[in-house]
Amino acid sequence: MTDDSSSSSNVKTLSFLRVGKRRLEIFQKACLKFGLTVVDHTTQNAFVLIDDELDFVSASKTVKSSTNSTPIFIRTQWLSDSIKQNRLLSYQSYVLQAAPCPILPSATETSERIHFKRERAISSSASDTDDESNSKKRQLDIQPIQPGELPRTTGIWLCSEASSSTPVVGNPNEKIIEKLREMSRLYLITNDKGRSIAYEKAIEALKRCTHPIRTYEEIKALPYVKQSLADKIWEIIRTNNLVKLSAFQSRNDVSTLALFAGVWGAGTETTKQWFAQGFRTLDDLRMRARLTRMQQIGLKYYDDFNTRIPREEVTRIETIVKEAANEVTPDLKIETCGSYRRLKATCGDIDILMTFKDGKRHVHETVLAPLIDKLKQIGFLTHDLINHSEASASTSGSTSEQLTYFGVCRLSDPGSLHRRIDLIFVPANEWACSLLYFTGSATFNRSMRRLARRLSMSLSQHGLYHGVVRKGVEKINTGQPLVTPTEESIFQYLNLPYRPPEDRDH
Ligand SMILES: Nc1ccn([C@H]2C[C@H](O)[C@@H](COP(=O)(O)OP(=O)(O)OP(=O)(O)O)O2)c(=O)n1
Ligand SMILES: [Mn+2]
Repeated sequence: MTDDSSSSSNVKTLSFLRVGKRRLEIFQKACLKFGLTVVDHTTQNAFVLIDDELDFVSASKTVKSSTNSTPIFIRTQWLSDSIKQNRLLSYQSYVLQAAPCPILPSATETSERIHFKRERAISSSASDTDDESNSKKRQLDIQPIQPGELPRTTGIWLCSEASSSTPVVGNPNEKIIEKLREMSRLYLITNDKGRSIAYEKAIEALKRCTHPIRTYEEIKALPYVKQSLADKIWEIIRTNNLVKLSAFQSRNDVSTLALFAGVWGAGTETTKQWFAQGFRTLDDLRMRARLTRMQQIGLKYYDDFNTRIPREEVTRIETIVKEAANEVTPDLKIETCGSYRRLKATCGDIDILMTFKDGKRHVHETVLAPLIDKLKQIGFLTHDLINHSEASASTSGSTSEQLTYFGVCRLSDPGSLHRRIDLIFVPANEWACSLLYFTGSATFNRSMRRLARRLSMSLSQHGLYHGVVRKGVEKINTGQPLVTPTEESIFQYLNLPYRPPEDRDH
């Protein structure tokens, strides 16, 4: 019954920690089948299966070992995967460990090496020939995490896989995914972000499933799928339909809210208000609604902004921005992120990220304002939407500034559409984390942030921190910043295989 026995045979007796009642029942049955004994007392037990949301620190705190030896925590995904494959898999790659800090110089490191790393940390963002694909050179920057130091990042983590290996089209559960996607979109439109995210998580789990889901037990074994959602998936499998979705789609408030959601500058609260005020069409809004300046622009260019931009046009737009920036100062590093960097054929908008090449601290305002002026002078930028600066705690501990300009641009060719463009200036030490964030996709980012959380780290567009202590969602200790000279370094800290942008299109 147990192949892979060399490693899995070590687990004979185990206990569960914080596993919900329904899942527990499924797991207990599976244990019986696999010949494992389940006991109640975690204290006497070397193997503890913990809920997938629990991190190492919380788990250790919950289990007060009387023998002073910390038990081995195994993610329940081990059993879920074993159930799916109908054989007891090796538990090794599912073991949860405390995250070591791989980049902080170890005591055995020579000062020369430390110096070298610091140099590279700064100069890598300065180099003109800084090619993100040049990973060989990058290997020098970061002390790779030693094999076995962290458990291999697999299991429930979407970000551990290339998006090309988890396509929706051709996925054995494509039909289910499509319906859940639509549910997620409609929940977002109706301002129910929580449910929308719950559906997104279920989609992530389904995308990673390599076989068609056929039984209720298989649904229950999926990570992040709670009871009511499992019932919906089961309904889709049984009936090829989802009553709730059909009902959603036929509600006229939903279709109106979806129409209004296309107005740039209108959030879900606003669209709801418009509906409550009796507006049903874009003309109603034009004639009767009180609109902000941004919403007026959003409404005026409704069709333009909702038309995807061909990749070639983004390339031309990027060239114009780069040329103008170069006239202001030749010292900038500029990268178009978002769907363009993920090599999509069309883009919703243009997301351009900038920093100073030399990695030093500069006042970005001295560049952004003249650049915007120049782009307006040549008739490229047609409207401003948002122009603001955001102070943040930087990785150097001081306050740093990120400047964001949202505007509208247009190529001079007759018939060109108005396009949404974002220009974002970031401090050099935040470059890699910003690049990662603004490249997305949003789903990929979410998965990576969740993984960081599991490893007692925190990841944002501003930086990566380790040793973070949380109580629920609240951070009790914000942890220490890690030096992240490149995107590769962030993947390494999280023990993920590096994924180029086109493989992050989840
Ligand atoms: N809620 C969000 C919104 C954005 N982003 C990040 C990931 C996105 O890839 C990036 C840019 O945001 P866009 O909305 O422009 O998304 P894309 O560029 O990916 O897609 P599109 O082609 O629709 O612009 O910002 C995120 O992580 N979470
Ligand atoms: Mn974009």
